[in-house]
Amino acid sequence: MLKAVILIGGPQKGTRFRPLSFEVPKPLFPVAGVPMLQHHIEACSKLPNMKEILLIGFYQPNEELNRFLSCAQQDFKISIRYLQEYAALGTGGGIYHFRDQILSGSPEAFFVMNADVCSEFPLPEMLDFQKEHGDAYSFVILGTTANRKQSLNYGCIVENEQTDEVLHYVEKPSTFVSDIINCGIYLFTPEIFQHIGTVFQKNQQDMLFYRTRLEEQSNGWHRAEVIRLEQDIFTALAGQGKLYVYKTDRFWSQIKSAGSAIYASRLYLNQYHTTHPERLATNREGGPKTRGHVYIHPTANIDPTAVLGPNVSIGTGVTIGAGVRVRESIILHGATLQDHSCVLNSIVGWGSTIGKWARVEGTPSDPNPNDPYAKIDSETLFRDGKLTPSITILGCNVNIPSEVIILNSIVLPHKDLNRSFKNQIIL
Ligand SMILES: Nc1nc2c(ncn2[C@@H]2O[C@H](COP(=O)(O)OP(=O)(O)O[C@H]3O[C@H](CO)[C@@H](O)[C@H](O)[C@@H]3O)[C@@H](O)[C@H]2O)c(=O)[nH]1
Repeated sequence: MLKAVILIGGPQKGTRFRPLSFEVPKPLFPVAGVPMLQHHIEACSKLPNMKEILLIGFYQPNEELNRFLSCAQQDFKISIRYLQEYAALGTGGGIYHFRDQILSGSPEAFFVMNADVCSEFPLPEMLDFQKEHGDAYSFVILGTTANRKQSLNYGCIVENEQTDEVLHYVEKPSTFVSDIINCGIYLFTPEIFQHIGTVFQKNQQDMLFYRTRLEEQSNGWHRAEVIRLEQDIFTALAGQGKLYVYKTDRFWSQIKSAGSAIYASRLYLNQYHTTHPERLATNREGGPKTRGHVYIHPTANIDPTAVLGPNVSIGTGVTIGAGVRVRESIILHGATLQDHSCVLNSIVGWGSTIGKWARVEGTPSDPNPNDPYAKIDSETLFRDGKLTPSITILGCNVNIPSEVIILNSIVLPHKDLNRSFKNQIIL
């Protein structure tokens, strides 16, 4: 029997996703028309022995999350539960805290996945790989190749090329270590908790030993429970014959910034060709013209003269007028694009309105197409004190008047703009 854990983080995480994460927890943001997490859940539910999926995070239980959980349970006919950490316990602390829940029913193995990645999720391949490599107690990390410069933003893995054993693991090194990076998707056996337990006990002892007045005031138990899988566990397990890397050359990307959500949407829309052709819009009589891969929610109302695509996702209840052009964008539910408006490389927030003949445009931050190992750069918003040109984001309920241009800007929710803006954050 198998289980899966998805690490969904909490409200303090996902800051590069603002202002979109103000309205909906980042793991529920729609990517290729469905919540980011649904792609993970779907991949897990395809495994015949998968009994339960646990979401672990430090969000307060909320309406959106509850609604998503009950819909997903019905759709995928599998038990899905949310377990809330009392504080951010790190990527290893959360699973350790809830180890009894994970181990109930005695699964022989379980997957752990970061919520903020998009992937083809080669889970059956990881299971086969685990059977072929090491002993029954070995753990598997999904790895992929990055270019030298970008590898520094990820966990880096040095492997034994013959056996695929992880010899050395460094989280976000400051100088080059390896071009094989950690994809944030793991296959563990219950023995992992012995290793996490050892770190927990060491943390507790350290705390007793080095106790300072400051630490006495803070909650010592909590401090010992904060454990990072990457730095505290993988680094120690490397070279012990316990940790292996399964390398994939299929699509994979992090989803850190809003720009990377558009890129991830493109990757999933491409995959829909084989997995969900019914989700891809086709050029039908009376419907809008589509170019490339486009997702349109059935409740959207779109004028037949509009042209959409490639890589466009249209949410529930969106209204699109005559002559509208949309490309490389995500239009969230309830938005209205009035006649002849144009939206390129942008995310249009829930309930926003774009006036007639207005143009909302951003700059894509796609990986270098000439480098097969390039990943998307989810850098900080500013470089040299200036806003980096990036996709345009309209928060929820923003009104853009007719005939203006909004270029490379981020507009916070509930704004009524009255003119054009370029390279600005509009607060
Ligand atoms: N439940 C819970 N989840 C957490 C916590 N902290 C982070 N997470 C979740 O764990 C995932 C990893 O988040 P980060 O800690 O922000 O790490 P990262 O910068 O994304 O790097 C990780 O992922 C890379 C691949 O995308 C890896 O290359 C890297 O080694 C590392 O695992 C995210 O899905 C995040 O929501 C926590 O305290 N509790």
